[in-house]
Amino acid sequence: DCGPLQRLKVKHQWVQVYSGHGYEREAFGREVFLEMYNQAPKAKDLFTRVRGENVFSPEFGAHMVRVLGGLDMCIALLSDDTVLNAQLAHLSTQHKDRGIPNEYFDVMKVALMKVVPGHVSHFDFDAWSACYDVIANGIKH
Ligand code: HEM
Repeated sequence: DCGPLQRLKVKHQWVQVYSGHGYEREAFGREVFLEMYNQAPKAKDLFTRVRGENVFSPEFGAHMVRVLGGLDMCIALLSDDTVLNAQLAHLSTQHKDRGIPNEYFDVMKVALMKVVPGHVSHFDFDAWSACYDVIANGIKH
């Protein structure tokens, strides 16, 4: 499960993914979104406002920075349940208002579980799987 040790592990590995330069973060984000589009081509339609059809556009770059920043905050808060839950409730409202189907959070999980291992050493699959679920279940509505 996503216990204290798993939470520490995910935080530690996320730092390896996310602590690079801005361009590395965006490259990581593009990999994740392209992997989501691969699995669920219709997901692209949700991102027309931010030009999701072109993952190299500045508009989509800014979107990825917002999403990854949100994910970064959630992972950092894995060791602070009270604040984590407040953040998840906020994200939940934002996604509910935009009509994002819950299934897409499972698509994102598969994408992250495919892409993150290429950016960390000794990817802890079980810890990521369980702790991603804590985050996604808090955002699903
Ligand atoms: C752990 C998973 C996720 C996190 C942390 C997250 C985080 C965020 C954040 C921080 C924003 C920006 C909110 C704002 O400033 O207005 C956002 C917007 C959005 N998210 Fe997510 N998100 C997640 C998963 C998803 C998934 C799975 C989908 C659908 C495939 C999705 C679809 C959207 C859409 C459509 C927007 C609005 C884009 C726009 O500005 O037009 N998100 N998300």
